[in-house]
Amino acid sequence: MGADLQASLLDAFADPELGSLDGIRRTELSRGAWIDVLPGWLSGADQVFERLAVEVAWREERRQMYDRVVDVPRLLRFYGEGEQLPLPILDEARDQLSDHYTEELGEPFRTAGLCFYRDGRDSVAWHGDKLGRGEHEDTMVAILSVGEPRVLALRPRPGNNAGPVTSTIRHPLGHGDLIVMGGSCQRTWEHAIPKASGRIGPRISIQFRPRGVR
Ligand SMILES: O=C(O)CCC(=O)C(=O)O
Ligand SMILES: [Fe+2]
Repeated sequence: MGADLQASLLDAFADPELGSLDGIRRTELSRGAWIDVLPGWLSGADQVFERLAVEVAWREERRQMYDRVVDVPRLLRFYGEGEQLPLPILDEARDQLSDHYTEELGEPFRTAGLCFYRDGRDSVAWHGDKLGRGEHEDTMVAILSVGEPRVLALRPRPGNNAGPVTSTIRHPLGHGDLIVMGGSCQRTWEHAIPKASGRIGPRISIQFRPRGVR
C-alpha cells in the first residue's frame, strides 16, 4: 500500500485534532496586507468534512445581480456571535486563533461563516470582506479548508490608483489547511475562489471573523 493511501485511510478514522500555530508563516503582500499560512493545521479532517457536509443545515441563497436574481454558486451557513457551532473542534479552532492573535488583533474571533462548494462550478467572485469594519480598519479573517483542494486567489483591489493588476497570487488550500488574511487585506486586496474545471470534489470552508466584519 502506498504511503499516501495508507495516510489517507488512517485519517479517515482519526479524530480531528489541531496542531500548534507556532509554525505559521507570514507573507507580506503590499499596502499593509499580509497572509499567514499553515498547511495541515487540522488532522482528522475527513471526519470534520463528512460531519459538516451531513449535519449542517446548508442554505441556498439567491442574490440580485444588476437586473436579474441569480443563485449564489455555493451553499452557506453563518453562525453569529454566541451561536452554537456544529462541531466542538470549530470552537477549539476559533479559540486557538483568538489566543494566537490576541496581541495583534486586540479582540477575539467571534463568528463562523461556512461555505460548501459542491463541485468546480461553485465559486466566490472577487471581493473583500468589507461589510462593516473591514472597509475602514485593519482586521483578520481566518479560513480553515477541508475537502477538495481549491485555489484562493488574491489580487490588489483595482482602483485607488493601484495601476495594472500584475500580482495575482494563486494560493492552493488543501484538506486541513489554514490561511489568515490580515492587516489591510480586506480593503486593499480582494480574494476569490475561482471556478475550477475537471473532476472537482466538494470543499467546505470555515471562516472565522471578529465582531462586525463580514
Ligand atoms: O471559501 C473560501 O475560502 C473563501 C470564502 C470567502 O471569501 C467569503 O465567504 O467571504
Ligand atoms: Fe471573503
